Amino acid sequence: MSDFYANKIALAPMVKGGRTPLRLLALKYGAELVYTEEIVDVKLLHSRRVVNDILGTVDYLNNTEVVLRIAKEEREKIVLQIGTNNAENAVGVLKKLQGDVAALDVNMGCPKPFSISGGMGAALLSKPESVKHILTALVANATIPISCKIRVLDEPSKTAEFVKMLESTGIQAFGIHGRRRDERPGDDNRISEIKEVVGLVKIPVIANGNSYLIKENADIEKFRTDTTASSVMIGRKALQNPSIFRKEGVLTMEEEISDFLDLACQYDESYTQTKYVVQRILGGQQEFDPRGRATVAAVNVIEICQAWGKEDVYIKWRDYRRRHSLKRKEGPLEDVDGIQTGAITFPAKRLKLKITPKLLLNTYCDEKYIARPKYSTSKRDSDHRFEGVVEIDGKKYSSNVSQPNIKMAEQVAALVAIIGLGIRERLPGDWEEQ
Ligand SMILES: Cc1cc2nc3c(=O)[nH]c(=O)nc-3n(C[C@H](O)[C@H](O)[C@H](O)COP(=O)(O)O)c2cc1C
Repeated sequence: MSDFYANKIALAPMVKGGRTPLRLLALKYGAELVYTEEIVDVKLLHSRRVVNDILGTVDYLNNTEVVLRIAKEEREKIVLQIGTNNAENAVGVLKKLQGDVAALDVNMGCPKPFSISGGMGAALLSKPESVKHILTALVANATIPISCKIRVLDEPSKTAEFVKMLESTGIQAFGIHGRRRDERPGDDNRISEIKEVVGLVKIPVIANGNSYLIKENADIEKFRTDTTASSVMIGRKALQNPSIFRKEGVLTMEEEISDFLDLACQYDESYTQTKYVVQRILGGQQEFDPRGRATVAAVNVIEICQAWGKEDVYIKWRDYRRRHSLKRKEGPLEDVDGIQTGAITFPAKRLKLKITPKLLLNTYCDEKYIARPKYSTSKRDSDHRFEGVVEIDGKKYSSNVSQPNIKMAEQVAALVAIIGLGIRERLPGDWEEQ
């Protein structure tokens, strides 16, 4: 646990950027730790934890909004960054999430009005007592490493005092951005002040703030050497050029966007978040490249994918999700008096599709050299609706949802058989859409 933050290259926390697809992309390219975007404590406290077995993720949801989605592959590398000004809330988040993330970090560097007015982010730099209280409480309750991310203070002596206080709380490491609270990206990063801090503490320091000078992977190592920090974290450069983490060299914009879209589709990222990252990678090409213009004009993820020739990837994952969520809704079949039965419905518009369940079953039987299915239907006296049973290879299947006519009763029975035979994925993608 003590080496968790040592000697690492990290993706810095970035609101909108640091979500599942970009984190996974950064790891694929060589980042060793990935910070989430800052998430405010109460948002996580109000969220609902859901194990998403379709995507292979653990999700924290507020209604349908995905507050945080953690993929299996990042489980050991993900640092949850929270915005907080309150020890009780921070510990509440820790207790709720520490089984799902690798480490927890407190944002003490954000200068945005939203953070400052809420007493969070960089506002904490002028409240050392409050910081001490929050971090001590976190460390006391943690089974995972705790860290925080700060900026240099207005005088090096104040920074020195502050980081010694940080170390005394028992945290494992801290990140430090070499710009003061009122300085902006155009101002120089104070490398010498970061270096001074490194000499003052024993815990790993994660240097930050040099994206404007990082043009290739070797510049990351130079930043580490210049600051003498154990680790470094990269923000803006990794958003514009995620492959900056690749030791073998950066990739082209097309390759990065293509790799990003693969992950955005796989992890069902929302339209706004997907577009945001693609636009950051595009940078100045948004207006000049026709695919950039198409991305800007896109109104949903499929249109963004179309712009980059990735429509097939979008459709593949969309159909995968549909199939599996339908499967889950349908549940397992039950044996009722020797008939495999499920609560399966069958919207009439599916009859218009080229491949119906009956057709697929016939093909299946022909391939297996078994007799084609036998259907029997009966009309219920109570409501004049129909129930169908299909027999294949000595086994019977039926739905316990009645149908308005014989045709539909047969089709729905065939669908139950398809589910029972485990050949559901042979129904075409457009079938699931209906
Ligand atoms: C779009 C964007 C969002 C950011 N969001 C966060 C955040 O959620 N938490 C945080 O501590 N810093 C945030 N930052 C600051 C970065 O983590 C980093 O400290 C800053 O960009 C300087 O590092 P760089 O030069 O490598 O970009 C954000 C920066 C950008 C550009």
